[in-house]
Amino acid sequence: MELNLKPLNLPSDQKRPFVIAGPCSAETEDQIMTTATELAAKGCHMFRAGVWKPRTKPGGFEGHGEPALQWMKQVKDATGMYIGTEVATPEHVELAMKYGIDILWIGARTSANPFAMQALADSMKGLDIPVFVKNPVNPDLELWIGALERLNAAGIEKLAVIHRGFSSFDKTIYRNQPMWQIPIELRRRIPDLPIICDPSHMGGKRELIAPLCQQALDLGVDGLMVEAHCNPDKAWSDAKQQVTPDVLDYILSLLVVRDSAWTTEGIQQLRHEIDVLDNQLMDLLSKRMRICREIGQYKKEHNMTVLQTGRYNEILNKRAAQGSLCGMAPEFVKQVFEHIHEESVRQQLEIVGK
Ligand SMILES: C=C(O[C@@H]1C=C(C(=O)O)C=C[C@H]1O)C(=O)O
Repeated sequence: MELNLKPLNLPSDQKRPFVIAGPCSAETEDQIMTTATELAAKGCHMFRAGVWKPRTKPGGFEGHGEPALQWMKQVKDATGMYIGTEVATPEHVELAMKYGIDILWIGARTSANPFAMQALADSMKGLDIPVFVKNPVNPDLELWIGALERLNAAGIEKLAVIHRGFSSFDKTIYRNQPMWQIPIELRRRIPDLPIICDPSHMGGKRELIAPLCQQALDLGVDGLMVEAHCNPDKAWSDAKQQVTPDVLDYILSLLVVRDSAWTTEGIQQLRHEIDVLDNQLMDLLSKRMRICREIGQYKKEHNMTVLQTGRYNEILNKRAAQGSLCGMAPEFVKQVFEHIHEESVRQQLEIVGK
Protein backbone atom coordinates (compact mmCIF):
# COMPACT_ATOMS: atom_id res chain seq x y z
CA MET A 1 0.00 0.00 0.00
CA GLU A 2 1.13 3.56 -0.80
CA LEU A 3 1.64 5.73 2.27
CA ASN A 4 -0.13 9.11 2.45
CA LEU A 5 2.46 11.32 4.08
CA LYS A 6 2.27 14.89 5.33
CA PRO A 7 5.38 16.96 6.08
CA LEU A 8 6.37 16.94 9.74
CA ASN A 9 7.31 20.65 9.79
CA LEU A 10 9.75 20.11 12.62
CA PRO A 11 11.82 23.02 13.88
CA SER A 12 15.39 23.20 12.61
CA ASP A 13 17.95 25.96 12.35
CA GLN A 14 19.32 24.91 8.93
CA LYS A 15 22.97 25.05 10.07
CA ARG A 16 22.75 21.85 12.08
CA PRO A 17 20.89 18.61 11.49
CA PHE A 18 17.54 18.23 13.22
CA VAL A 19 18.33 16.68 16.61
CA ILE A 20 16.10 15.13 19.24
CA ALA A 21 18.03 14.86 22.52
CA GLY A 22 17.37 13.87 26.08
CA PRO A 23 17.92 11.11 28.57
CA CYS A 24 17.12 7.46 28.05
CA SER A 25 14.70 7.55 31.01
CA ALA A 26 12.91 10.26 32.95
CA GLU A 27 14.40 9.52 36.40
CA THR A 28 13.63 12.53 38.60
CA GLU A 29 12.11 15.97 38.12
CA ASP A 30 15.50 17.52 38.80
CA GLN A 31 17.32 15.31 36.26
CA ILE A 32 14.71 16.11 33.59
CA MET A 33 14.68 19.87 34.21
CA THR A 34 18.49 20.18 34.47
CA THR A 35 19.13 18.16 31.30
CA ALA A 36 16.39 19.99 29.38
CA THR A 37 17.58 23.45 30.45
CA GLU A 38 21.16 22.63 29.36
CA LEU A 39 19.98 21.22 26.03
CA ALA A 40 17.71 24.20 25.34
CA ALA A 41 20.66 26.53 26.01
CA LYS A 42 22.60 24.64 23.30
CA GLY A 43 19.81 25.30 20.79
CA CYS A 44 18.16 21.88 20.92
CA HIS A 45 14.61 21.92 19.50
CA MET A 46 13.21 18.68 20.73
CA PHE A 47 13.50 16.89 24.04
CA ARG A 48 13.10 13.16 24.49
CA ALA A 49 12.78 10.98 27.57
CA GLY A 50 11.46 7.49 28.20
CA VAL A 51 8.52 7.49 30.57
CA TRP A 52 7.70 3.80 30.17
CA LYS A 53 10.81 1.65 29.68
CA PRO A 54 10.65 -1.77 28.04
CA ARG A 55 13.46 -3.61 29.86
CA THR A 56 14.89 -6.92 28.72
CA LYS A 57 14.57 -8.48 32.16
CA PRO A 58 12.14 -7.80 35.01
CA GLY A 59 13.31 -6.02 38.13
CA GLY A 60 15.02 -3.04 36.46
CA PHE A 61 13.75 0.53 36.41
CA GLU A 62 10.65 0.49 34.20
CA GLY A 63 9.84 4.19 34.22
CA HIS A 64 7.69 6.44 36.39
CA GLY A 65 4.74 6.69 33.98
CA GLU A 66 2.28 9.53 34.54
CA PRO A 67 4.30 11.63 37.05
CA ALA A 68 7.16 11.76 34.51
CA LEU A 69 4.73 13.10 31.87
CA GLN A 70 4.09 16.00 34.21
CA TRP A 71 7.87 16.77 34.22
CA MET A 72 7.90 16.58 30.42
CA LYS A 73 5.08 19.13 30.30
CA GLN A 74 7.12 21.40 32.59
CA VAL A 75 10.04 21.12 30.13
CA LYS A 76 7.77 22.27 27.31
CA ASP A 77 6.38 25.19 29.35
CA ALA A 78 9.79 26.30 30.65
CA THR A 79 11.97 25.89 27.54
CA GLY A 80 9.60 25.94 24.54
CA MET A 81 11.18 22.71 23.26
CA TYR A 82 8.95 20.14 21.63
CA ILE A 83 8.65 16.99 23.74
CA GLY A 84 8.52 13.34 22.70
CA THR A 85 8.25 9.98 24.40
CA GLU A 86 7.85 6.29 23.61
CA VAL A 87 4.42 4.69 23.69
CA ALA A 88 3.75 0.97 23.62
CA THR A 89 0.06 0.60 24.56
CA PRO A 90 -3.20 2.50 23.94
CA GLU A 91 -3.15 3.66 27.61
CA HIS A 92 0.28 5.23 27.02
CA VAL A 93 -1.11 7.10 23.99
CA GLU A 94 -4.06 8.43 25.96
CA LEU A 95 -1.85 9.67 28.80
CA ALA A 96 0.75 11.17 26.44
CA MET A 97 -2.00 13.18 24.73
CA LYS A 98 -3.37 14.32 28.10
CA TYR A 99 0.03 15.87 28.94
CA GLY A 100 0.58 17.57 25.57
CA ILE A 101 3.36 15.35 24.21
CA ASP A 102 4.20 16.68 20.71
CA ILE A 103 5.61 13.56 19.07
CA LEU A 104 5.23 9.90 19.92
CA TRP A 105 7.70 7.20 19.03
CA ILE A 106 7.18 3.48 18.94
CA GLY A 107 10.03 1.27 20.14
CA ALA A 108 11.80 -1.56 18.35
CA ARG A 109 10.21 -4.28 20.47
CA THR A 110 6.73 -2.90 19.77
CA SER A 111 7.17 -2.30 16.03
CA ALA A 112 8.17 -5.99 15.75
CA ASN A 113 4.75 -7.03 17.05
CA PRO A 114 1.81 -6.66 14.61
CA PHE A 115 -0.82 -7.11 17.36
CA ALA A 116 0.70 -4.34 19.48
CA MET A 117 1.06 -2.13 16.38
CA GLN A 118 -2.59 -2.62 15.42
CA ALA A 119 -3.78 -1.82 18.94
CA LEU A 120 -1.65 1.36 18.91
CA ALA A 121 -2.87 2.38 15.46
CA ASP A 122 -6.50 1.90 16.53
CA SER A 123 -5.91 4.04 19.62
CA MET A 124 -4.47 6.85 17.45
CA LYS A 125 -7.48 7.17 15.13
CA GLY A 126 -8.46 10.83 14.86
CA LEU A 127 -5.20 12.16 16.39
CA ASP A 128 -3.09 14.65 14.46
CA ILE A 129 0.31 13.90 15.94
CA PRO A 130 3.67 12.96 14.36
CA VAL A 131 4.60 9.34 15.06
CA PHE A 132 8.14 8.02 14.65
CA VAL A 133 8.50 4.26 14.24
CA LYS A 134 11.76 2.63 15.30
CA ASN A 135 12.94 -0.31 13.23
CA PRO A 136 11.84 -3.70 14.57
CA VAL A 137 14.57 -5.50 16.54
CA ASN A 138 14.93 -8.05 13.72
CA PRO A 139 16.15 -6.93 10.30
CA ASP A 140 12.80 -7.23 8.53
CA LEU A 141 12.04 -4.28 6.27
CA GLU A 142 8.52 -5.55 5.46
CA LEU A 143 7.64 -5.68 9.16
CA TRP A 144 8.88 -2.09 9.56
CA ILE A 145 6.84 -0.91 6.57
CA GLY A 146 3.86 -2.93 7.84
CA ALA A 147 3.96 -1.00 11.13
CA LEU A 148 3.90 2.28 9.17
CA GLU A 149 1.02 1.04 7.01
CA ARG A 150 -1.07 0.19 10.08
CA LEU A 151 -0.61 3.73 11.46
CA ASN A 152 -1.24 5.32 8.08
CA ALA A 153 -4.43 3.31 7.59
CA ALA A 154 -5.58 4.71 10.96
CA GLY A 155 -5.11 8.25 9.60
CA ILE A 156 -1.62 9.06 10.98
CA GLU A 157 0.06 10.91 8.11
CA LYS A 158 2.90 12.71 9.87
CA LEU A 159 5.17 9.69 9.95
CA ALA A 160 8.93 9.21 10.25
CA VAL A 161 11.19 6.29 11.09
CA ILE A 162 14.02 5.97 13.56
CA HIS A 163 16.88 3.69 12.52
CA ARG A 164 18.35 2.29 15.77
CA GLY A 165 20.07 -0.79 14.36
CA PHE A 166 19.20 -4.49 14.56
CA SER A 167 19.75 -7.12 17.26
CA SER A 168 22.21 -9.87 16.51
CA PHE A 169 23.50 -12.93 18.31
CA ASP A 170 26.99 -12.15 17.01
CA LYS A 171 28.93 -9.80 19.24
CA THR A 172 30.40 -6.90 17.25
CA ILE A 173 31.48 -3.40 18.24
CA TYR A 174 27.85 -2.29 17.89
CA ARG A 175 25.08 -2.93 20.37
CA ASN A 176 22.71 -3.10 17.40
CA GLN A 177 24.02 -3.68 13.87
CA PRO A 178 23.50 -0.64 11.63
CA MET A 179 22.77 -2.76 8.49
CA TRP A 180 22.63 0.48 6.50
CA GLN A 181 21.31 -1.41 3.46
CA ILE A 182 17.92 -1.64 5.19
CA PRO A 183 17.27 2.11 5.67
CA ILE A 184 18.80 2.66 2.21
CA GLU A 185 16.22 0.28 0.70
CA LEU A 186 13.49 1.99 2.76
CA ARG A 187 14.52 5.38 1.31
CA ARG A 188 14.43 3.89 -2.20
CA ARG A 189 10.95 2.47 -1.64
CA ILE A 190 9.42 5.47 0.24
CA PRO A 191 11.53 8.52 -0.68
CA ASP A 192 9.38 11.07 1.20
CA LEU A 193 9.55 9.28 4.54
CA PRO A 194 11.93 11.10 6.92
CA ILE A 195 14.63 8.88 8.44
CA ILE A 196 16.15 9.73 11.81
CA CYS A 197 19.24 7.88 13.03
CA ASP A 198 19.65 6.85 16.67
CA PRO A 199 23.42 6.37 17.12
CA SER A 200 23.06 5.86 20.89
CA HIS A 201 21.23 2.53 20.67
CA MET A 202 23.17 1.49 17.58
CA GLY A 203 26.57 2.06 19.13
CA GLY A 204 25.74 1.29 22.75
CA LYS A 205 28.76 3.34 23.82
CA ARG A 206 29.66 7.02 23.80
CA GLU A 207 32.71 6.71 21.56
CA LEU A 208 30.61 5.43 18.67
CA ILE A 209 28.10 8.30 18.68
CA ALA A 210 30.17 10.77 16.62
CA PRO A 211 31.24 8.35 13.84
CA LEU A 212 27.74 6.90 13.55
CA CYS A 213 26.19 10.40 13.35
CA GLN A 214 28.61 11.26 10.55
CA GLN A 215 27.94 8.05 8.62
CA ALA A 216 24.20 8.63 8.94
CA LEU A 217 24.53 12.22 7.66
CA ASP A 218 26.77 11.05 4.80
CA LEU A 219 23.95 8.73 3.77
CA GLY A 220 21.49 11.66 3.86
CA VAL A 221 19.35 11.00 6.95
CA ASP A 222 16.96 13.76 7.98
CA GLY A 223 17.81 13.96 11.65
CA LEU A 224 19.39 12.39 14.72
CA MET A 225 18.06 11.15 18.03
CA VAL A 226 20.83 11.16 20.62
CA GLU A 227 20.65 10.30 24.31
CA ALA A 228 21.90 13.09 26.57
CA HIS A 229 21.88 13.16 30.36
CA CYS A 230 23.07 15.80 32.88
CA ASN A 231 25.02 13.08 34.71
CA PRO A 232 25.41 10.12 32.31
CA ASP A 233 27.57 7.94 34.55
CA LYS A 234 24.80 7.90 37.13
CA ALA A 235 21.99 7.19 34.62
CA TRP A 236 19.47 4.59 35.74
CA SER A 237 19.43 2.95 32.29
CA ASP A 238 21.88 2.78 29.36
CA ALA A 239 24.58 4.77 31.21
CA LYS A 240 27.36 3.80 28.76
CA GLN A 241 25.67 5.33 25.73
CA GLN A 242 24.61 8.70 27.15
CA VAL A 243 26.60 11.94 26.93
CA THR A 244 26.29 15.31 28.66
CA PRO A 245 24.59 18.16 26.76
CA ASP A 246 28.06 19.76 26.48
CA VAL A 247 29.57 16.70 24.83
CA LEU A 248 26.56 16.38 22.52
CA ASP A 249 26.99 20.01 21.48
CA TYR A 250 30.67 19.35 20.75
CA ILE A 251 29.87 16.23 18.69
CA LEU A 252 27.25 18.15 16.68
CA SER A 253 29.66 21.01 16.05
CA LEU A 254 32.12 18.62 14.38
CA LEU A 255 29.61 17.02 12.02
CA VAL A 256 29.87 17.75 8.32
CA VAL A 257 26.40 18.30 6.87
CA ARG A 258 26.37 17.43 3.17
CA ASP A 259 24.02 18.44 0.39
CA SER A 260 21.97 15.71 -1.24
CA ALA A 261 21.51 17.70 -4.48
CA TRP A 262 23.34 16.15 -7.46
CA THR A 263 23.92 18.87 -9.96
CA THR A 264 27.68 19.20 -10.42
CA GLU A 265 29.25 18.50 -13.80
CA GLY A 266 31.96 16.29 -12.26
CA ILE A 267 29.57 13.79 -10.80
CA GLN A 268 27.60 13.54 -14.08
CA GLN A 269 30.77 12.45 -15.89
CA LEU A 270 31.60 9.88 -13.23
CA ARG A 271 28.03 8.57 -13.31
CA HIS A 272 28.32 8.14 -17.05
CA GLU A 273 31.46 6.04 -16.50
CA ILE A 274 29.52 3.91 -13.99
CA ASP A 275 26.74 3.38 -16.57
CA VAL A 276 29.30 2.21 -19.15
CA LEU A 277 30.84 -0.23 -16.66
CA ASP A 278 27.43 -1.51 -15.53
CA ASN A 279 26.56 -2.23 -19.15
CA GLN A 280 29.79 -4.21 -19.49
CA LEU A 281 28.99 -6.11 -16.27
CA MET A 282 25.55 -7.02 -17.63
CA ASP A 283 27.08 -8.18 -20.88
CA LEU A 284 29.63 -10.36 -19.06
CA LEU A 285 26.99 -11.76 -16.74
CA SER A 286 24.74 -12.79 -19.62
CA LYS A 287 27.73 -14.43 -21.37
CA ARG A 288 28.52 -16.34 -18.16
CA MET A 289 24.89 -17.50 -17.94
CA ARG A 290 25.01 -18.67 -21.56
CA ILE A 291 28.01 -20.88 -20.75
CA CYS A 292 26.25 -22.17 -17.63
CA ARG A 293 23.29 -23.17 -19.80
CA GLU A 294 25.70 -25.05 -22.11
CA ILE A 295 27.09 -26.83 -19.02
CA GLY A 296 23.48 -27.60 -18.08
CA GLN A 297 22.92 -29.25 -21.44
CA TYR A 298 26.11 -31.31 -20.98
CA LYS A 299 24.95 -32.38 -17.48
CA LYS A 300 21.58 -33.45 -18.87
CA GLU A 301 23.24 -35.59 -21.58
CA HIS A 302 25.70 -37.14 -19.11
CA ASN A 303 23.23 -37.56 -16.26
CA MET A 304 25.22 -35.30 -13.88
CA THR A 305 23.77 -33.37 -10.93
CA VAL A 306 23.32 -29.65 -11.50
CA LEU A 307 24.86 -28.69 -8.16
CA GLN A 308 28.61 -29.34 -8.08
CA THR A 309 29.59 -28.38 -4.56
CA GLY A 310 33.33 -28.81 -5.06
CA ARG A 311 33.39 -26.46 -8.03
CA TYR A 312 31.02 -24.01 -6.31
CA ASN A 313 33.27 -23.83 -3.22
CA GLU A 314 36.35 -23.39 -5.39
CA ILE A 315 34.71 -20.41 -7.12
CA LEU A 316 33.56 -18.78 -3.86
CA ASN A 317 36.99 -19.10 -2.24
CA LYS A 318 38.99 -17.98 -5.27
CA ARG A 319 36.78 -14.98 -6.03
CA ALA A 320 36.69 -13.90 -2.35
CA ALA A 321 40.50 -13.96 -2.27
CA GLN A 322 40.67 -12.03 -5.57
CA GLY A 323 38.17 -9.55 -4.11
CA SER A 324 40.39 -8.69 -1.17
CA LEU A 325 43.34 -8.17 -3.53
CA CYS A 326 41.18 -5.66 -5.42
CA GLY A 327 40.19 -3.77 -2.25
CA MET A 328 36.74 -5.31 -1.82
CA ALA A 329 35.41 -7.08 1.27
CA PRO A 330 35.68 -10.86 0.67
CA GLU A 331 32.22 -11.29 2.26
CA PHE A 332 30.74 -8.94 -0.31
CA VAL A 333 32.36 -10.76 -3.25
CA LYS A 334 31.20 -14.06 -1.82
CA GLN A 335 27.64 -12.80 -1.63
CA VAL A 336 27.77 -11.57 -5.23
CA PHE A 337 28.90 -15.02 -6.42
CA GLU A 338 26.32 -16.76 -4.24
CA HIS A 339 23.63 -14.80 -6.07
CA ILE A 340 25.18 -15.52 -9.46
CA HIS A 341 25.36 -19.21 -8.58
CA GLU A 342 21.71 -19.20 -7.54
CA GLU A 343 20.64 -17.88 -10.95
CA SER A 344 23.02 -20.22 -12.75
CA VAL A 345 21.58 -23.25 -10.94
CA ARG A 346 18.02 -22.04 -11.64
CA GLN A 347 18.75 -21.80 -15.36
CA GLN A 348 20.45 -25.23 -15.46
CA LEU A 349 17.52 -26.82 -13.58
CA GLU A 350 15.20 -25.50 -16.31
CA ILE A 351 17.33 -27.16 -18.98
CA VAL A 352 17.74 -30.47 -17.14
CA GLY A 353 14.01 -30.58 -16.36
CA LYS A 354 12.93 -30.09 -20.00
C1 LIG B 1 28.32 -24.03 -13.94
C2 LIG B 1 28.27 -25.13 -13.19
O1 LIG B 1 27.14 -25.49 -12.44
C3 LIG B 1 26.85 -24.97 -11.14
C4 LIG B 1 27.08 -23.52 -11.19
C5 LIG B 1 28.31 -22.99 -10.97
C6 LIG B 1 28.64 -21.57 -11.37
O2 LIG B 1 27.73 -20.80 -11.65
O3 LIG B 1 29.84 -21.23 -11.42
C7 LIG B 1 29.27 -23.78 -10.33
C8 LIG B 1 29.01 -25.07 -9.91
C9 LIG B 1 27.70 -25.70 -10.10
O4 LIG B 1 27.07 -25.81 -8.84
C10 LIG B 1 29.38 -26.10 -13.12
O5 LIG B 1 29.14 -27.24 -12.72
O6 LIG B 1 30.51 -25.72 -13.48
